[in-house]
Amino acid sequence: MTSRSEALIELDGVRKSFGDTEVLKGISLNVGKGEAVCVIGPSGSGKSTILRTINGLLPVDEGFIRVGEHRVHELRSDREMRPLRRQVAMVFQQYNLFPHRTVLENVAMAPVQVLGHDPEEVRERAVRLLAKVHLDGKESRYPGELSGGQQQRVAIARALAMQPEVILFDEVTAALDPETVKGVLETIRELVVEGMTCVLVTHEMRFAREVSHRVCFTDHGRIVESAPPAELFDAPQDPRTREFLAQVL
Ligand SMILES: Nc1ncnc2c1ncn2[C@@H]1O[C@H](COP(=O)(O)OP(=O)(O)OP(=O)(O)O)[C@@H](O)[C@H]1O
Repeated sequence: MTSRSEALIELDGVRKSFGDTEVLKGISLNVGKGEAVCVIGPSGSGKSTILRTINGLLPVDEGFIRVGEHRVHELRSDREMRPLRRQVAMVFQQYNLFPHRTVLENVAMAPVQVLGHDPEEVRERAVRLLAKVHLDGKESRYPGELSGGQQQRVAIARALAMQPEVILFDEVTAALDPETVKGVLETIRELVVEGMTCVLVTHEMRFAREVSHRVCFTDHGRIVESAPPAELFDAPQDPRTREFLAQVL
């Protein structure tokens, strides 16, 4: 477990309601640099909401959130959020690629347009990243010509092109055909091995067990239990964790 001072991401007492429904009921979570934390739990337990508070997509009602030097809970305007958004990339279930841009353009566009990086340098970076996600040779293709899993790997390369310190993965394999899931999970596993700091919401229990450093089980807006995967899966302490795992394993 990482101490507070070393944590790259820190949430403390985070609360969030939608209307009368309190969806996050005091979330506290630290993620160290280079750590991969999987968030698991029943549908509607607040997993995606936790992710969206970390990169400021969702303002919180109460609590403290820090990513690196950014005190996320205090940021209000888009302008204030911009440096945070450069540090924290997010990959979603829907890959949201631009259909009329090539794979290479999809990866290279934001670093040039948003960060103002040199186009030639970004092009080389994009080629390198596409090779990293095992899509070399697909640079000139359009998203519609790729499988769902390949498109998701383009989305991961696009996130990496922004050179983030943290990547948040929100159920990135949930919409994929089973045969393409493996390649996406393998790509994420390689990033984790290289030391990328990741928070992953996933229903892939085997992946959580094999790849993450720590697993958080959430239920009804609370983190019920947080432990290294071997402990959480083999010896869950809380009856709610045991009940959930009995259903999904
Ligand atoms: N923008 C919103 N407006 C109103 N309610 C919302 C909003 N976003 C999420 N919720 C509600 O908050 C609760 C938690 O949602 P969240 O997406 O975080 O759950 P989850 O654990 O990620 O679920 P799943 O595994 O099904 O994706 C759900 O009851 C959901 O309906």
